[in-house]
Amino acid sequence: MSFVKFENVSLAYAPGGANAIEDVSLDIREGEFVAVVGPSGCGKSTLMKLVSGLKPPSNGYVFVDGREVGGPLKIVGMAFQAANLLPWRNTLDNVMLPLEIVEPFRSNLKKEKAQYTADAEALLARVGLAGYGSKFPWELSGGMQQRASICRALIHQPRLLMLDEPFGALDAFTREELWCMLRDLWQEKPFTVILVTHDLREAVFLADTVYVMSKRPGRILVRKEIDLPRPRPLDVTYTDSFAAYVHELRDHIGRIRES
Ligand SMILES: Nc1ncnc2c1ncn2[C@@H]1O[C@H](COP(=O)(O)OP(=O)(O)OP(=O)(O)O)[C@@H](O)[C@H]1O
Repeated sequence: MSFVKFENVSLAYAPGGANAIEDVSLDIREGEFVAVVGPSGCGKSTLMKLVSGLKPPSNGYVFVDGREVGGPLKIVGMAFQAANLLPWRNTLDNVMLPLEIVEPFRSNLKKEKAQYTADAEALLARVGLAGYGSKFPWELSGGMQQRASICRALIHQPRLLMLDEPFGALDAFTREELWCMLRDLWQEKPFTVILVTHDLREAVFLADTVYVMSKRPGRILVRKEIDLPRPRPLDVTYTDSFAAYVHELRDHIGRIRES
Protein backbone atom coordinates (compact mmCIF):
# COMPACT_ATOMS: atom_id res chain seq x y z
CA MET A 1 0.00 0.00 0.00
CA SER A 2 1.44 3.38 -0.96
CA PHE A 3 1.85 6.19 1.53
CA VAL A 4 2.17 8.95 -1.10
CA LYS A 5 0.36 8.41 -4.38
CA PHE A 6 0.13 10.63 -7.47
CA GLU A 7 -2.44 9.64 -10.08
CA ASN A 8 -1.94 11.42 -13.42
CA VAL A 9 -1.23 14.74 -11.72
CA SER A 10 -0.79 17.97 -13.68
CA LEU A 11 -0.46 21.48 -12.33
CA ALA A 12 -0.69 24.79 -14.21
CA TYR A 13 0.02 27.79 -11.97
CA ALA A 14 -2.20 30.05 -14.10
CA PRO A 15 -5.69 28.71 -14.89
CA GLY A 16 -5.61 27.43 -18.47
CA GLY A 17 -1.85 28.19 -18.67
CA ALA A 18 1.05 25.86 -19.46
CA ASN A 19 1.59 22.92 -17.14
CA ALA A 20 4.53 23.06 -14.71
CA ILE A 21 4.22 19.29 -14.22
CA GLU A 22 2.23 16.94 -16.39
CA ASP A 23 0.69 13.52 -15.97
CA VAL A 24 2.84 12.52 -13.01
CA SER A 25 2.06 9.17 -11.42
CA LEU A 26 4.09 7.71 -8.60
CA ASP A 27 3.80 5.50 -5.54
CA ILE A 28 5.93 5.93 -2.44
CA ARG A 29 5.63 3.40 0.38
CA GLU A 30 5.80 4.35 4.05
CA GLY A 31 9.41 4.60 5.21
CA GLU A 32 10.80 4.85 1.67
CA PHE A 33 13.60 7.34 1.00
CA VAL A 34 12.94 8.96 -2.37
CA ALA A 35 15.12 11.45 -4.23
CA VAL A 36 13.85 13.57 -7.12
CA VAL A 37 16.37 14.92 -9.62
CA GLY A 38 15.98 16.81 -12.87
CA PRO A 39 16.97 19.97 -14.72
CA SER A 40 16.28 23.39 -13.25
CA GLY A 41 12.63 24.43 -13.56
CA CYS A 42 11.35 20.89 -14.21
CA GLY A 43 8.87 21.09 -11.34
CA LYS A 44 10.63 19.43 -8.41
CA SER A 45 9.51 22.09 -5.92
CA THR A 46 6.05 22.02 -7.50
CA LEU A 47 5.89 18.32 -6.67
CA MET A 48 6.66 19.17 -3.02
CA LYS A 49 3.91 21.81 -2.93
CA LEU A 50 1.42 19.21 -4.19
CA VAL A 51 2.43 16.59 -1.63
CA SER A 52 2.30 19.02 1.28
CA GLY A 53 -1.08 20.41 0.20
CA LEU A 54 0.19 23.94 -0.48
CA LYS A 55 -1.15 23.68 -4.06
CA PRO A 56 -4.05 21.61 -5.40
CA PRO A 57 -3.51 19.77 -8.71
CA SER A 58 -5.16 21.13 -11.85
CA ASN A 59 -5.78 17.54 -12.92
CA GLY A 60 -5.38 14.16 -11.25
CA TYR A 61 -5.23 13.16 -7.60
CA VAL A 62 -2.68 13.32 -4.79
CA PHE A 63 -3.12 10.95 -1.85
CA VAL A 64 -1.14 10.87 1.38
CA ASP A 65 -1.79 8.09 3.89
CA GLY A 66 -4.80 6.89 1.92
CA ARG A 67 -6.58 10.26 1.89
CA GLU A 68 -6.80 12.80 -0.90
CA VAL A 69 -4.76 15.88 0.01
CA GLY A 70 -7.10 18.81 0.49
CA GLY A 71 -4.96 21.38 2.31
CA PRO A 72 -1.71 21.77 4.28
CA LEU A 73 -0.77 18.53 6.06
CA LYS A 74 0.43 18.44 9.65
CA ILE A 75 2.21 15.09 9.28
CA VAL A 76 4.85 16.80 7.11
CA GLY A 77 8.17 18.32 8.15
CA MET A 78 10.04 20.51 5.70
CA ALA A 79 13.52 21.93 5.26
CA PHE A 80 14.94 24.03 2.44
CA GLN A 81 18.25 25.17 0.96
CA ALA A 82 18.23 28.23 3.25
CA ALA A 83 17.99 27.18 6.90
CA ASN A 84 15.49 30.01 7.53
CA LEU A 85 16.00 30.02 11.30
CA LEU A 86 14.31 32.95 13.01
CA PRO A 87 17.14 35.33 14.02
CA TRP A 88 15.44 36.54 17.20
CA ARG A 89 15.05 33.02 18.61
CA ASN A 90 17.86 30.90 19.93
CA THR A 91 18.55 27.50 18.38
CA LEU A 92 16.46 25.54 20.90
CA ASP A 93 13.47 27.87 20.46
CA ASN A 94 13.82 27.61 16.68
CA VAL A 95 13.77 23.81 16.88
CA MET A 96 10.70 23.90 19.14
CA LEU A 97 8.73 26.23 16.86
CA PRO A 98 6.54 23.48 15.25
CA LEU A 99 5.45 22.38 18.74
CA GLU A 100 3.87 25.82 19.18
CA ILE A 101 1.93 25.39 15.93
CA VAL A 102 1.13 21.73 15.27
CA GLU A 103 -1.55 19.89 17.26
CA PRO A 104 -1.62 18.02 19.60
CA PHE A 105 1.72 19.51 20.69
CA ARG A 106 0.37 23.06 20.71
CA SER A 107 -2.38 22.28 23.22
CA ASN A 108 -0.01 20.29 25.43
CA LEU A 109 2.85 22.78 25.29
CA LYS A 110 2.37 24.33 28.75
CA LYS A 111 1.94 20.96 30.45
CA GLU A 112 4.71 19.17 28.55
CA LYS A 113 7.22 22.02 28.19
CA ALA A 114 9.93 20.24 30.16
CA GLN A 115 9.57 17.02 28.15
CA TYR A 116 9.46 18.89 24.81
CA THR A 117 12.56 20.85 25.77
CA ALA A 118 14.35 17.62 26.70
CA ASP A 119 13.28 16.07 23.35
CA ALA A 120 14.57 19.08 21.40
CA GLU A 121 17.86 19.04 23.30
CA ALA A 122 18.23 15.29 22.65
CA LEU A 123 17.61 15.83 18.93
CA LEU A 124 20.19 18.64 18.82
CA ALA A 125 22.67 16.34 20.56
CA ARG A 126 21.84 13.61 18.06
CA VAL A 127 23.02 15.85 15.18
CA GLY A 128 26.15 17.06 16.98
CA LEU A 129 24.72 20.30 18.39
CA ALA A 130 24.75 19.43 22.11
CA GLY A 131 25.14 22.64 24.10
CA TYR A 132 24.26 24.93 21.17
CA GLY A 133 20.58 25.38 22.09
CA SER A 134 21.18 28.78 23.67
CA LYS A 135 23.14 30.12 20.68
CA PHE A 136 21.44 32.35 18.15
CA PRO A 137 21.43 31.39 14.45
CA TRP A 138 24.05 34.03 13.60
CA GLU A 139 26.42 32.35 16.08
CA LEU A 140 26.26 29.07 14.12
CA SER A 141 28.05 28.04 10.91
CA GLY A 142 26.01 27.32 7.79
CA GLY A 143 26.25 23.57 8.37
CA MET A 144 25.16 23.95 12.01
CA GLN A 145 22.20 26.10 10.96
CA GLN A 146 21.17 23.43 8.47
CA ARG A 147 21.43 20.72 11.17
CA ALA A 148 19.17 22.82 13.40
CA SER A 149 16.76 23.34 10.51
CA ILE A 150 16.49 19.56 10.04
CA CYS A 151 15.88 19.15 13.78
CA ARG A 152 13.07 21.71 13.48
CA ALA A 153 11.60 19.70 10.59
CA LEU A 154 11.69 16.50 12.68
CA ILE A 155 10.75 17.69 16.19
CA HIS A 156 7.03 16.92 15.79
CA GLN A 157 7.91 13.41 14.53
CA PRO A 158 6.42 13.88 11.06
CA ARG A 159 5.69 10.74 9.09
CA LEU A 160 6.82 12.54 5.93
CA LEU A 161 9.96 14.66 5.66
CA MET A 162 10.26 16.89 2.60
CA LEU A 163 13.68 18.29 1.84
CA ASP A 164 14.21 20.81 -0.97
CA GLU A 165 17.96 20.94 -1.71
CA PRO A 166 18.77 21.12 2.01
CA PHE A 167 22.52 20.74 1.53
CA GLY A 168 22.87 22.73 -1.70
CA ALA A 169 24.58 25.74 -0.12
CA LEU A 170 27.15 23.78 1.89
CA ASP A 171 30.76 22.87 1.11
CA ALA A 172 31.46 19.29 -0.01
CA PHE A 173 32.79 18.05 3.36
CA THR A 174 29.96 19.52 5.41
CA ARG A 175 27.49 18.17 2.88
CA GLU A 176 28.83 14.63 3.29
CA GLU A 177 28.68 14.98 7.08
CA LEU A 178 25.05 15.99 6.83
CA TRP A 179 24.27 13.09 4.47
CA CYS A 180 25.48 10.81 7.26
CA MET A 181 23.47 12.70 9.87
CA LEU A 182 20.29 12.28 7.82
CA ARG A 183 21.10 8.64 7.04
CA ASP A 184 21.48 7.88 10.75
CA LEU A 185 18.30 9.71 11.80
CA TRP A 186 16.34 7.89 9.10
CA GLN A 187 17.95 4.51 9.76
CA GLU A 188 17.15 4.72 13.47
CA LYS A 189 13.43 5.30 12.97
CA PRO A 190 12.50 5.31 9.27
CA PHE A 191 10.08 8.03 8.17
CA THR A 192 9.16 8.66 4.54
CA VAL A 193 11.50 11.15 2.86
CA ILE A 194 11.16 13.07 -0.40
CA LEU A 195 14.45 14.79 -1.14
CA VAL A 196 14.80 17.21 -4.04
CA THR A 197 18.41 17.56 -5.10
CA HIS A 198 20.69 18.50 -7.99
CA ASP A 199 23.42 16.29 -6.57
CA LEU A 200 23.30 12.79 -8.10
CA ARG A 201 25.82 11.40 -5.59
CA GLU A 202 23.61 12.65 -2.76
CA ALA A 203 20.58 10.99 -4.37
CA VAL A 204 22.33 7.62 -4.83
CA PHE A 205 23.94 7.66 -1.38
CA LEU A 206 20.73 8.40 0.51
CA ALA A 207 17.78 7.13 -1.50
CA ASP A 208 16.01 3.81 -1.99
CA THR A 209 14.48 5.16 -5.19
CA VAL A 210 15.50 8.02 -7.50
CA TYR A 211 12.99 9.66 -9.84
CA VAL A 212 14.34 11.60 -12.82
CA MET A 213 12.10 14.37 -14.18
CA SER A 214 12.03 15.83 -17.68
CA LYS A 215 12.31 19.49 -18.64
CA ARG A 216 9.14 21.58 -18.27
CA PRO A 217 6.44 20.38 -18.32
CA GLY A 218 7.95 18.02 -15.74
CA ARG A 219 7.14 14.35 -16.18
CA ILE A 220 8.67 11.33 -14.49
CA LEU A 221 11.05 9.84 -17.05
CA VAL A 222 12.92 7.27 -14.98
CA ARG A 223 12.35 5.46 -11.69
CA LYS A 224 15.58 3.88 -10.49
CA GLU A 225 15.85 1.66 -7.44
CA ILE A 226 19.19 1.96 -5.67
CA ASP A 227 20.08 -1.51 -4.60
CA LEU A 228 23.10 -0.71 -2.41
CA PRO A 229 23.08 -2.50 0.95
CA ARG A 230 22.29 -0.54 4.11
CA PRO A 231 23.58 0.84 6.33
CA ARG A 232 25.66 2.67 3.72
CA PRO A 233 29.05 3.93 4.89
CA LEU A 234 30.46 6.99 3.11
CA ASP A 235 33.05 4.69 1.54
CA VAL A 236 30.31 3.19 -0.62
CA THR A 237 30.64 6.36 -2.74
CA TYR A 238 34.05 5.10 -3.94
CA THR A 239 32.74 1.74 -5.18
CA ASP A 240 32.12 0.77 -8.81
CA SER A 241 28.46 -0.04 -8.21
CA PHE A 242 27.89 3.43 -6.72
CA ALA A 243 29.66 5.07 -9.67
CA ALA A 244 27.58 2.99 -12.11
CA TYR A 245 24.34 4.33 -10.59
CA VAL A 246 25.61 7.93 -10.73
CA HIS A 247 26.73 7.51 -14.36
CA GLU A 248 23.42 6.03 -15.39
CA LEU A 249 21.49 8.93 -13.82
CA ARG A 250 23.92 11.46 -15.32
CA ASP A 251 23.33 9.95 -18.78
CA HIS A 252 19.58 10.39 -18.36
CA ILE A 253 19.99 14.02 -17.26
CA GLY A 254 22.45 14.67 -20.12
CA ARG A 255 19.96 13.36 -22.65
CA ILE A 256 17.18 15.51 -21.14
CA ARG A 257 19.35 18.63 -21.34
CA GLU A 258 20.25 17.94 -24.99
CA SER A 259 16.66 17.22 -26.03
N1 LIG B 1 4.22 30.43 -7.96
C1 LIG B 1 4.45 30.22 -9.28
N2 LIG B 1 3.75 30.89 -10.23
C2 LIG B 1 3.96 30.67 -11.55
N3 LIG B 1 4.87 29.80 -12.04
C3 LIG B 1 5.60 29.11 -11.16
C4 LIG B 1 5.44 29.28 -9.73
N4 LIG B 1 6.33 28.46 -9.09
C5 LIG B 1 6.99 27.82 -10.08
N5 LIG B 1 6.57 28.20 -11.30
C6 LIG B 1 7.04 27.68 -12.59
O1 LIG B 1 6.83 26.28 -12.61
C7 LIG B 1 7.96 25.61 -13.18
C8 LIG B 1 8.51 24.60 -12.19
O2 LIG B 1 9.05 25.31 -11.08
P1 LIG B 1 9.71 24.57 -9.83
O3 LIG B 1 10.14 25.62 -8.87
O4 LIG B 1 8.78 23.53 -9.37
O5 LIG B 1 10.97 23.90 -10.53
P2 LIG B 1 12.27 23.20 -9.87
O6 LIG B 1 12.50 21.95 -10.63
O7 LIG B 1 12.08 23.09 -8.40
O8 LIG B 1 13.38 24.28 -10.22
P3 LIG B 1 14.88 24.47 -9.61
O9 LIG B 1 15.59 23.17 -9.82
O10 LIG B 1 15.43 25.59 -10.44
O11 LIG B 1 14.69 24.83 -8.16
C9 LIG B 1 8.97 26.68 -13.57
O12 LIG B 1 8.84 26.95 -14.96
C10 LIG B 1 8.54 27.90 -12.75
O13 LIG B 1 8.81 29.09 -13.43
